[in-house]
Amino acid sequence: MLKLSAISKSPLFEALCLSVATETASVTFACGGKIPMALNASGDGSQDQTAPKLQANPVTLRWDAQDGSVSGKMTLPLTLATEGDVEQLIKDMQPATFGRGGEHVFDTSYRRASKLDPTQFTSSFNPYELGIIDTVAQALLPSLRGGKQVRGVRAELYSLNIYSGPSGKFKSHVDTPRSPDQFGSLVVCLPLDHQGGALEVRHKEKTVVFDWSKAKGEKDFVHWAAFYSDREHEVLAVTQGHRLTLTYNLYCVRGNGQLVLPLYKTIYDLVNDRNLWAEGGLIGYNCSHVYPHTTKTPINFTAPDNLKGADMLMFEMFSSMGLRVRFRPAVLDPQYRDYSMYLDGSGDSSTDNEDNDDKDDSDDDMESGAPAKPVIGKELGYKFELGLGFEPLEAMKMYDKWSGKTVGAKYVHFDTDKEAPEMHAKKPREAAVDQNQNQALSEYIEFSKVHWLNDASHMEPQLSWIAYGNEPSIKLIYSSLAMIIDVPAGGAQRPNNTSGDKKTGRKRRRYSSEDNTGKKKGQALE
Ligand SMILES: O=C(O)CCC(=O)C(=O)O
Ligand SMILES: [Fe+2]
Repeated sequence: MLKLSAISKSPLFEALCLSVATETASVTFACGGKIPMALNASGDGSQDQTAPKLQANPVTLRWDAQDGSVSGKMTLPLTLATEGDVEQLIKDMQPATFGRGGEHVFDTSYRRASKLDPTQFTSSFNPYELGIIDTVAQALLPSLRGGKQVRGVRAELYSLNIYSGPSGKFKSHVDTPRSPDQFGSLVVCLPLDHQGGALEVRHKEKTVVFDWSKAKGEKDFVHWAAFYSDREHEVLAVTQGHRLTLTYNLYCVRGNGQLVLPLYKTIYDLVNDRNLWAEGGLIGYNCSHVYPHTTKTPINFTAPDNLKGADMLMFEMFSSMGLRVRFRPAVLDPQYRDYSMYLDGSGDSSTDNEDNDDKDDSDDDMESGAPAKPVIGKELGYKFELGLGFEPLEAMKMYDKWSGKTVGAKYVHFDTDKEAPEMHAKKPREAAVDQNQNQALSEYIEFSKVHWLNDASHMEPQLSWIAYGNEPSIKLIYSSLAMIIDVPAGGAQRPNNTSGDKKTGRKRRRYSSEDNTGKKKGQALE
């Protein structure tokens, strides 16, 4: 290992220091956008055909009077006939306070605004529908695919506010977090004309300004801004009109909120059970949707990006617990049995023993016509199409090679599946002697050692050949797309489990089609 000083003096290290100093200071701390209203500029209710697809519908507000009775309703943007509704709304609102020294303070020199609490109004506006929350999540809470947790955002409506001209404002402040998970604030400005009232958000030397005052003749928009709530921010004076906003508290949630699913809890409890996984093991899940996982085409299966529904959910849940997920084709019925009659030896299928351990599962089996066993292939995107004259024995050898159990003619034996990568890691020099063999070791997953969660529901053709009989017929063997989840010894939450397995040097990758291929995110699995 290099000495500490040598590392810190290396050009690469210095380059990184420079990047940290410059780039991390300018990363996003606030983001925003505007979404056109579905009404056209004249406000006559007809759809604007030239407008971009993402449009906001008119926003309807309903609210209570101060005595709690239902008071008013208004739809934005306003028309000439409804302009007066704003005055009624303001009458029904309370003066907005702010927190100072742990108390709610009313001081118009600091904050001049009106408010309603969420219990006092409803609005038809939904920031999720318009993709605002997704954008906020990407900009303010980025999650790396290889990271341990995928994070999501939950937005909770906090207040309806009006800042009115000529002096509505909110001086520089930071927002009080409601809980440790709160990381940000979202302000949505509804389409109501005003001048001034820019929101300024500051981080170090940088200020981001969101000015939503409307230029003459400009279309109506819903504007929004989100920022880390511990960044200093300020609403400058509104000089004219009314600045009407919805504010939301933004909370960070794990796995896009899937934490609340009962399924998540069950999986969590299972993979964190130390006793159950004292020695580690494998969980198998057969995907419930159809994918072209056996085909090499321009639309290659690009797991995990194109997983559907429950499959993505399962992938995200296991991954969010830091577990490695591998995608493999599983052939449930390899049909060795069909060949037994052609082979030397008994060919007696009564020797079928589901508990066969690996020791029995060698060349002898093949030659004695031992019964078929399900196989897990080591590669996706690979289809066998074999012609006439295909030898049964070849099929068996092919399966063994395809699963990684053999390399060429050579069989690889070991007691447990999980032993394989460890052997590879513990003995790098020996591994290098026969790299092919070790490659096979790390790729081979014995079907019977996997704890399967479900049966296969969808299969794709994996192997086809022309069989001899009275007449030649096409035989087809199908495979299911399986996720194989590695649970390390001691369960998912084992200490030292977050960045890699120190003992074996195994990196904890979140997904792969094969081990040790170094493939990157989004790359087609072949
Ligand atoms: O209305 C805005 O732009 C910001 C409001 C604000 O800072 C708050 O309500 O805490
Ligand atoms: Fe604020």
